[in-house]
Amino acid sequence: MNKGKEPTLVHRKIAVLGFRAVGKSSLTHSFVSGTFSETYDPTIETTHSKTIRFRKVHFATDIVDTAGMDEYSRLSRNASLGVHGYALIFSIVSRQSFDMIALVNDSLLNTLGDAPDVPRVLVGSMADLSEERQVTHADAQKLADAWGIPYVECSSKTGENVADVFHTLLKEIEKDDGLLKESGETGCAIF
Ligand SMILES: Nc1nc2c(ncn2[C@@H]2O[C@H](COP(=O)(O)OP(=O)(O)OP(=O)(O)O)[C@@H](O)[C@H]2O)c(=O)[nH]1
Repeated sequence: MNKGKEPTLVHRKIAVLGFRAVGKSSLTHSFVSGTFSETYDPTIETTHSKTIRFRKVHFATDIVDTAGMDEYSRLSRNASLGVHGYALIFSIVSRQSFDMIALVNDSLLNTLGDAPDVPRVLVGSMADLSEERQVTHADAQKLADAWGIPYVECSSKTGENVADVFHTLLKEIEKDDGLLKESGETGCAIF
């Protein structure tokens, strides 16, 4: 493990998946550039890069913001090859997007050849709209528990828990290799 002054630099690739208009691009933009727009502009597929310092490690992270998926969608090559972990997003104000995330998860596991241990985080977006909530925290937590993955609720509009989504996923990705275990530090810096 790195005992010198130079931090360890590792490359990680993350893909953001979910139904149309659940806030995938907004989450990515909020995290990468701290911006938010009310305008809806459907995405084809874009990759963003950001370096995240987490404990003693610098993660040069590529984030693939994918097109909205439905039950007929297939993962693109870029969103299935060399990806270390997935953020599976639904909107807490859309029951349809929550139902769809189970299909997206099935499709992901099928594409990867039934790899139930692929690092994932379940994300409930648009937490600022909790008065219009159609999916309870308990239901989402239950689904995440059934999949054995963490659940995070966030709002790209207010910024609440946005960084936590990516930090939680990085922790899932590094869970088995000890890269993040060395120090007791919990802090994280983003460049
Ligand atoms: N209030 C609120 N609105 C949000 C939030 N996140 C996204 N939105 C809005 O929801 C709409 C869709 O957001 P996008 O980020 O474009 O959704 P997407 O999942 O990338 O859409 P596709 O690429 O077409 O699948 C936009 O009008 C956003 O402004 C949020 O946290 N709170």
